[in-house]
Amino acid sequence: MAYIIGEIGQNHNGSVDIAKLIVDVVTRQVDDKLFGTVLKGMDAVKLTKRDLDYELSASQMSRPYDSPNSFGKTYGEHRAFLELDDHQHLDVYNYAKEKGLDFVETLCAPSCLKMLNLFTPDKLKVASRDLTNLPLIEAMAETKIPIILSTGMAGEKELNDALNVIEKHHNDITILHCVSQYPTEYKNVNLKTITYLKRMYPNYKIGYSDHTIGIATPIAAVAMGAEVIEKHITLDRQMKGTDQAGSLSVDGIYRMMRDIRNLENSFGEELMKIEDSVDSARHKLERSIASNKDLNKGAVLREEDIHLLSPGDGVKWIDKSLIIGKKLKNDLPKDEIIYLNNIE
Ligand SMILES: CC(=O)N[C@H](C=O)[C@@H](O)[C@H](O)[C@H](O)COP(=O)(O)O
Ligand SMILES: C=C(OP(=O)(O)O)C(=O)O
Repeated sequence: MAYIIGEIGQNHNGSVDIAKLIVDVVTRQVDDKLFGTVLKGMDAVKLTKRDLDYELSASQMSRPYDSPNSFGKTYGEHRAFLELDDHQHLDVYNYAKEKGLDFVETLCAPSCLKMLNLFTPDKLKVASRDLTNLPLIEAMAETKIPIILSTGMAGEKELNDALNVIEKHHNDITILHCVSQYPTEYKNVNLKTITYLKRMYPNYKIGYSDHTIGIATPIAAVAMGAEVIEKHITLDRQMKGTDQAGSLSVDGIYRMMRDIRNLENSFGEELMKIEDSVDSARHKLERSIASNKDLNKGAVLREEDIHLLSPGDGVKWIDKSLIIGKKLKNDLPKDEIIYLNNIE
């Protein structure tokens, strides 16, 4: 089954309580209402840790940020408002663990690694923007914690440079195809990169970090073999915040998880087989050899005497030699199935 990461990112709006409420939403049971089964929900939640001293140029930090989604007068103030401290990350980590979820952490600076003295995330994430940040990647790889890389702004050269750094320390690597356009237009998604990455990097797990609005592309990505999916999640799409409107809330998470898990259940095997589940349809609908006229006891059956009718529990056309040339044991009216026990 694909490993599905619910990306809280900055949708907590600076509040641990909101982050925990998002965790609650992620852990809601996914019932398939049609078949009454309980499906496996999301596997993990993810937070992002930044070090604002290592974040932006001084002029970017002090530039006015007057968007409706801004939480500060300057971009620096906005970023500071959205930053949870190490102990708050620990708090959300503990809460997610209590709820049975894995916890993934994007680290945006080498200094953020000091948080790992408090807890050990199940996986570390290198955001697309940091795929070329080789010192950060090296520091993350040295921890030996499994690494997920996103490729949203990079080509193969950048990806290979990053992989070379991690491979010096370990090989537990997942590569996520990603397009860093927020939200991503469908014509730019290029899901076929997933199959390309699977062919080019057979030793690594390949997944998809989705920034479209909606659930079609992550579901299709699983159909194309993505083993990890990351998708932004929110408490409420109407909330203030740059990523809220494009994230999934309760209903979207339910529909995406239901469809992904049902899709996975329907993959089956690379062969052609007749499932037991079609027995009743075969019995009712398939065709068997039947009389096409009233036939008398003792009649020797000819091809002109038969045709095909349902149900399908009699003799198939391919086996007509079992019937043709044989004598009827009893009278048989028109349009009745000729079973083997009707012939001598
Ligand atoms: C590359 C990266 O970090 N991307 C993140 C994850 O996808 C996004 O959440 C951005 O942080 C967000 O869209 C920024 O919005 P604003 O600048 O309004 O806070
Ligand atoms: C920005 C992030 O991810 P991606 O590059 O996959 O969008 C992140 O993990 O913080």
